Parts: sequence; C-alpha cells; structure tokens
Amino acid sequence: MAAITMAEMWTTVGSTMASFMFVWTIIRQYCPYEVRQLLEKWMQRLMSFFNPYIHVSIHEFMGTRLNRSEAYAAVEAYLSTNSVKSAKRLKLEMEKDSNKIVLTMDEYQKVKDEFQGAEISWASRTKSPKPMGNGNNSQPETRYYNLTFHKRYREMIAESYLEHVMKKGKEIRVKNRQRKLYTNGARDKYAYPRQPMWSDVPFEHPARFESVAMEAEKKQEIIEDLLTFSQSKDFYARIGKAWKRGYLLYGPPGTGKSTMIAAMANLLNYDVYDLELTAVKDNTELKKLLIEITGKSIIVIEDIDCSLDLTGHRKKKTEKETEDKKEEEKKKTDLKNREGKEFSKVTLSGLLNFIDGLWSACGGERIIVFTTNYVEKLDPALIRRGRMDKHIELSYCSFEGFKVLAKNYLLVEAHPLFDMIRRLIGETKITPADVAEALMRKSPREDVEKSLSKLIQALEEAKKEAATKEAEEESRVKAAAKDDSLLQDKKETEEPQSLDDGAVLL
Ligand SMILES: Nc1ncnc2c1ncn2[C@@H]1O[C@H](COP(=O)(O)OP(=O)(O)OP(=O)(O)O)[C@@H](O)[C@H]1O
Ligand SMILES: [Mg+2]
Repeated sequence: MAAITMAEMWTTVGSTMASFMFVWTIIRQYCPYEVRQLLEKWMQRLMSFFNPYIHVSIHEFMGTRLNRSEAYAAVEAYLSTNSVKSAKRLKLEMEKDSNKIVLTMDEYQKVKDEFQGAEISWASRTKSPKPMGNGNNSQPETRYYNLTFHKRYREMIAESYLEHVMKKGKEIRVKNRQRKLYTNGARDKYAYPRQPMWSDVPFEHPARFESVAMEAEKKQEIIEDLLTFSQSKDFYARIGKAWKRGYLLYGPPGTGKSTMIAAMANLLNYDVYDLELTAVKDNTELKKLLIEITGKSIIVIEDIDCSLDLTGHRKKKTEKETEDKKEEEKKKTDLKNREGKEFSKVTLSGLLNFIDGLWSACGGERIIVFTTNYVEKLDPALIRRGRMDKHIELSYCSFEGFKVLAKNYLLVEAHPLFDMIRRLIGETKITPADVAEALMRKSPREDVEKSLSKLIQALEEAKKEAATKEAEEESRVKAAAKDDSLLQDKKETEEPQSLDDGAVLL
C-alpha cells in the first residue's frame, strides 16, 4: 500500500516537474523580454528561499564593452587548469598581448574546486542582451562565470577564496603574457592623434643567466638578489620603502651589460622600458614617461655617462656658475643648429627625482638599471647606495667565464686545449664579446678544435697588442719625463739670472 503511494507520489512529482519545465520553456521562448525578466526574478527569489547555496556572478564586461573585466580574466586563467582536467567541452583562446594559448571551459560547462575543505562549483554561462525595439539583437551575448557554494562558507569565500582566485589568476596571466620592449625614442611628438609616450615591440631576447659568462658565485648572488626583490612586496611595505631597486652595471664595452639586462628581464618575467634620455624634452616629460610605466618592469638607461651632460651639474652650480652656463648655452645652440633638433633639458635633479622622488613610487615592482663604460665619470649623487643599490662590475673574460661560453657555443666542458687557454686568459685582457666571436662557428663543418684554436690565436694577438701598447706607453712616459727634466734644468739655469737682474735693479 505504502509502496504504491510512494510510486504515485513520485509520478505526481515527476509529471508536475515536467509540466512546469514545459511551461517554463514556452515562457522563455515566447514571452516578451520584460515579462521573462520579471518571471526569472520571481523564480530566483522563490528558489533562493529553499536553496542553501549562494551564487556569485563575474561578468566579462562591466558597463560598456570597452574594457574586459580584470576579475573575469583572472577567473578564466585560474579555472584553466581545472577546466583542462574536468570539463568535457573546452574552448581555446589566445588573448591579446599573450603568447600562450589558454584552454577554458566552454559555455554551460561546470568545474569543481576545493578550498579549505569547502566544495566550490564554477559554471560558465551566457546572457542574452535586451532586444532592440524591432526585436533584433544588436549586441552579442555576454559571458559570465557563476560561482556556487554552500551558505555556511560565505565568510571564508568572501574573505579568502576570492582573493586566492584573483591572486593565482593574475599570476597565471602575467606568466602567459607577451612581454614587451618599450622605447620613448621612436615617438613622433607632433603626430595627430597623439601617439602614446612609449612605443613597444614584443620582447624576445633569448639571454639567460645560464648563458652569461661570469664567475658562478657572483652570478648566483645577482640571481638571488633579483628573486628576493621580486618576492619582497610585504617587506618593502613594512619598512615603508617604495618597491624598487637600482642596479648599476659598469665595465668595458662587450662585457655583457646589455646581455645581463635581458637575462634579468627573462628571469623575473618583466617588461623592459629602454629610456632614451636625449629624446626627453624636459623634466616634466620625464615625469610623464614615468607615470606610464607599469609594474613588473625594468627601466634601462644605457650609457648614462653619454646620455646627457649630467656628470658635474651640481658642482658647476656652486662654482663658476655663470661662466659654465654661458658655455652650455653655446654648446646647446651649436648642437641644435647642427642637428635641427630640440635639445633635451633634463637635469640631474630631474633624473634623481625620476629615480626616487615621490612619483617614482607609483606602480611598484620596478628595477632601474644604468649602464656605463666609465663609472668614474658619474656624479656620486646619481649612483649612491639607496639610489643604485647594487653596483655590478662586468669585466674582462675569466677562465670560468670562458668555460660558460665554451659550453654554450661548442657544447664542450673539457678539452686538451683548455690548459693553454687558461694560461693565456690569465695573461691578457679579452672581452667575453671577443671570446664569443672567436668561438662562433663560421660553418657547420667547423669542429671544436678549430674554434678553440681560433680563440688561442685571438688571445695571442690580444697579448701582443697589449705588449706593444705597453711599450709605447712606457716610451711616452719616458719621453715626457725627459722633457720635464729638461724644463726643470732650464728653469734652474734661468732663476739665478733673474735674481741677478733683481740685484742690479736694487
Ligand atoms: N658576459 C657575457 N656572457 C655572454 N655573452 C656575452 C657576455 N658579454 C658579451 N657577450 C656577447 O657579446 C655581445 C655583446 O655584449 P653586450 O652587448 O651585452 O655588451 P655590453 O657590455 O652591453 O657592451 P656596450 O658597453 O658596448 O654596450 C653579446 O651579444 C653577447 O653575445
Ligand atoms: Mg650595451
């Protein structure tokens, strides 16, 4: 009797549900948009009365369709791993400014997630736009994610889970994005409409720290310094310092300064802003450029000693100011006339403000790198610790550096010719660029021995050249000393004569 009643009851429930679904489908299909919206609202209210689950929707566009919501993009990236594992229908996308494909769940798919013991469900949905007066849809459907969880996790989701999703999603997006190399040099200032302050190209330099020739210990120290910096957001906030760090790379040409900057950018996954100081009109323009630099970036000023006449401005001001000013003005007009260009009015104080003035703190997570061949020419204020926190000397190639290059270029870690190279490298100065050039294969048939012999030849030539230069320098010094002593002799013979003259006069 009871079983029959149960069966009857289920049949009634089933048929009621079926009729309800049928009516609901008819309503959705044939009712005007406004009535449908109203019914959906009531339905939702009715359901939420009995339903213990909470829903959060994250829409792709907020307000206008111009800007894609950051939150939606972060959720999409966050769900990509889970989607690949469990969704049955996936869609493949390649975002603007990204160099990687992203697989996300397709519309009406669901994936599960777990966080601090709570089961969370994500679904991908679309929403039809409000039709126009003539019944046509002028706008495409909008997409959104629907997050569902039990109401007992409400606080945990609001306080921790959503923050976790955004953080992880943003990290994935940063990893996947196409990094850029920006420059301020290629801008036409008079173009209409106005061009952005920075123009960019994809950053594709292949340099890695593994391929930089330098002592392993020094290299490791730099890597650790960079990684510590990139993970120290909280530390910088705690000590009340802007999250940025300055590096001064100095050394002779061809010792790997630019290569190291590329390796730094690749290690940290940062963009590179190559600042051409001579193309900056004045300190105000410098500030505008600074404001447009995003976080996770390396700002590079190459050959800072030749960029502008920044070397001794501070000293000049106090000393013979007017004289220098006149000379400077003359130089500027000469250059302007010669090149037909505007001369940059960026000053040392403008640059110092750029590095660590109040404006420099906006954006965060920035590294500023100066390179120079002549560190001694720079104003001490520009490179003092705190401004340029780490000074790195890149010097001539050591045997250890050569071994890195040999491993990269020739895929060898030991060879009978290494002993000779070790001796020669210890006796002469050769840049890593010259070593790299000697090790470069000129044809696919060139073997290791031939490349190493070429290097030995280059080293011997460099040694000979250095010896000749040294001999020339020695003879020049000797000649100068001889001239000095002749002059001294002459003076000594002339001095008593003048005394005699004096005596006569008296
Ligand atoms: N330390 C190094 N490790 C690996 N390769 C190097 C190193 N130094 C130089 N090279 C090689 O030499 C070339 C020139 O190096 P790079 O442009 O980095 O020198 P630089 O110090 O920036 O010179 P400059 O002062 O003239 O700008 C690079 O393309 C690279 O192949
Ligand atoms: Mg360089």
